Amino acid sequence: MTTMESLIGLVNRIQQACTVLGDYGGGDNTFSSLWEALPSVAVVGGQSSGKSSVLESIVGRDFLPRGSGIVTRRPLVLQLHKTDEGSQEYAEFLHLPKRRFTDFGAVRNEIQEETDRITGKTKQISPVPIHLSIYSPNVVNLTLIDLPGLTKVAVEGQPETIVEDIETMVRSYVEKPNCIILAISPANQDIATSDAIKLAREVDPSGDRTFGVLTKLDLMDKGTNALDVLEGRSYRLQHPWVGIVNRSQADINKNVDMIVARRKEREYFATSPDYGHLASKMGSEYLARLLSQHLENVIRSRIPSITSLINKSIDELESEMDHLGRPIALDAGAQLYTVLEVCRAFERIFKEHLDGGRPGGDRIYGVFDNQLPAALKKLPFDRHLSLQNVRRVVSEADGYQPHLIAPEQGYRRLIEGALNYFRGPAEASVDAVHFVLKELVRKSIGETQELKRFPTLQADIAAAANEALERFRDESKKTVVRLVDMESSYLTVDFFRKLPQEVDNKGGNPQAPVTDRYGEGHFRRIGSNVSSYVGMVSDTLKNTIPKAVVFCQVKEAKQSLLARFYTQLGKKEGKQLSQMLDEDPALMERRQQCAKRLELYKAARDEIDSVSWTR
Ligand SMILES: Nc1nc2c(ncn2[C@@H]2O[C@H](COP(=O)(O)OP(=O)(O)OP(=O)(O)O)[C@@H](O)[C@H]2O)c(=O)[nH]1
Repeated sequence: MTTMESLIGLVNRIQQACTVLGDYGGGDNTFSSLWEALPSVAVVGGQSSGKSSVLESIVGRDFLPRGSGIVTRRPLVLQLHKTDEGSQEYAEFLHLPKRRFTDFGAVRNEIQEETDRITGKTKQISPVPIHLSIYSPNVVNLTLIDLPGLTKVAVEGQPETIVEDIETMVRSYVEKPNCIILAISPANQDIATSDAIKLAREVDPSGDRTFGVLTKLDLMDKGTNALDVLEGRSYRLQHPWVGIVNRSQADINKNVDMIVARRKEREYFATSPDYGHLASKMGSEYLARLLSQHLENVIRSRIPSITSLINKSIDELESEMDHLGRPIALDAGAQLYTVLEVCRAFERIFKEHLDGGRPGGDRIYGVFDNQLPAALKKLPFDRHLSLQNVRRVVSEADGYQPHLIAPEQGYRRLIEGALNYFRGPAEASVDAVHFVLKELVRKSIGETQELKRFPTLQADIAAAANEALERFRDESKKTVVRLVDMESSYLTVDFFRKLPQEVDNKGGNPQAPVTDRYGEGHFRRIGSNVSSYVGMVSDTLKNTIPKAVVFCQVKEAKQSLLARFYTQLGKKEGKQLSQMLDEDPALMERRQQCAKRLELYKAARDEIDSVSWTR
C-alpha cells in the first residue's frame, strides 16, 4: 500500500530535484515546469497576520526569523517528516546536505544567512527557494511553502518596488492550478480587508483550493466572535475554515514552549463558549492533519497526469537533444572521429550535388554545352582573317622578298595568331566550372546538418575545400592552355596537303599570270583556308576542353576535395581538435539545459516508479 509518507515524500524529493536543477515556481523558464505540476501548499498572509506563528505551531518549534520589516524574502519550502515517538528532532537544509541541525535557534540563523546569500543585504526578494526539512515525532507529513508576507508599504531601506515585487512573486505561486492556498487572516480584522483572502479570491474564485485560516481569535473584542467566518457565512470556501490561537507577543517574550502553546490552544477551544462545538476541527494540530490528508489525496489524484507530463517531456527533450547533437567526447580520438564523421557527411552531400540527387551539377554541363560553344563562336576570326589583315600578316612574314609558291610563314603566323584566341574561352570554362564548384561547396556546407553546431569546423572545411578548388583550377588552367598550345605547336599536315588540289579543283589555272598570285583572290583563299583549319581546331577543343576540365577539377573535387585537410588533421593535437569542435555557445548552453532537465525528469520518473512498486 502507498503510505502517506511515501506520496508526500515523493513530491518532496521531486521538488528538491527541481530546485537543484533550477526549476521552481516563479522561475523564468523556457521548459514546461515540473515544479508547477506538483501539488504544493503555499502559505499566504498579510504582515502580522500570524503566518510565522501558524507555521511554527504546525512544526511545534520556534525556528523562523523574526524582526521588523520584510523578514521572509525567499520562499521557504518547509518539508515535515514524521519520525518515531521519542526520536530526536532535527532539521536539514538542501543547501547544507551534510549538516544536521538540532538547535532550532541555529536553523533560524541559517535561514537568515541563506536568504542574504542570494538577495544580499539589499532586502530585495528572490524566487529561489530555501528547502528546509524537519524530522520530528511532533509533526505530520506535510510540505508547506512559506512566502513573503503581503505588505502595503516598504520600510527601512527596502526598495520602493518591494510591495509590488512581493505580490508578483506570491501570485506566481498561488495562480498555479496545482497550488493549495493556505490563506491566513487575523480574526481581529474585517475579513473583507484580508490581503490573503483578496488574493485567493482572485486566483481561486470557486474556493476549491483555498484553505482559510483565522488567527488571533483570542484577540477579538469582548462580546464578538468569528462564527460567521468559521462557519462559512462571511466568505464561503469549499473547505472548512480553521480557527487558530497562537502564542501572543507576551508568550513569545516569555519563551513559552510550543508544545505548551499547543496544549493551551486545545484547552482554549475545548473550553470556549463560542467555539466549543467546533473544538475538534480547530487549532493548529487539526490544521496540520487536515492539510496533510488533503495534500496526500491531491497528490494521489495527480500522479497519473504527472507521470504523463514526465514521459512526454522526456520524449520531447530526447528528440531535441538528438536535433542539437549529442555532446562531444573529450579525448582526442573521439574528437578526430567526430571531425571525420562530419567531413564525410559534407562530402556525401557535395557528391550528391555533382552526381545528381541534389541540384547544381547540371550547371557544369551547361558550361560545356552553352557557354563554351558560344564563346568559341564569338571569337573575332572575321577580323583576324579579313583580307586586309591576311595581306598584312602574309606580307610581313615574307619580309623583303615575297613568297614564291606558297606563303608558308604567312600561314603559320595567321594560324598561330588565330589559335591564341582559344586561350580565352578555355580559361573562362575553367573559371566557370570553378565557380559552380565553389557554390556547391557553400551549399553543401549549409546543408550538412551535422556541421551546424560547429562554426569553427564549418569555416575550416570551407577554407580547405576552397583552397583545394583553387589548386584544381590552376592545374586545369595549365592543362587547357596546354591543349591550345599543342594545337599551335604542330599543325595537322594532312589538312594542308589537300590544299593545292582543292585550289586546282576549284579551277585554279597554272597558266594564270603571276601577278594574280598576289591579288585579292589569293589572299581571300589564304584567309578561307586558315579559317577552315581554325574551325577544325575549334571543333576539337570544344570536345577536349570539357574533358580536361572534368579530369582536373570535377573528378578531383569528387575524389580529393578534403584530401589535404585530412592529412593535416592527422597531425593535430587534442587541443586543436577541440578548437575545431568549438560549438556555438548558445547551443551548448541549450544542450546543457536540456540535459539537466532530462536528468530531472528521469529522476522524477524513477521516484514515481519506486513508489508504485511499494503499492
Ligand atoms: N494573542 C495572539 N497573538 C498572535 C496570534 N497570532 C499571532 N500573534 C501575534 O501577532 C504578531 C505577529 O505574528 P507573526 O506570526 O509574526 O505574524 P506574521 O504574519 O508572520 O508577521 P510578519 O512576519 O511580520 O509578516 C506576533 O506578536 C504574534 O505573537 C494569536 O493567535 N493570538
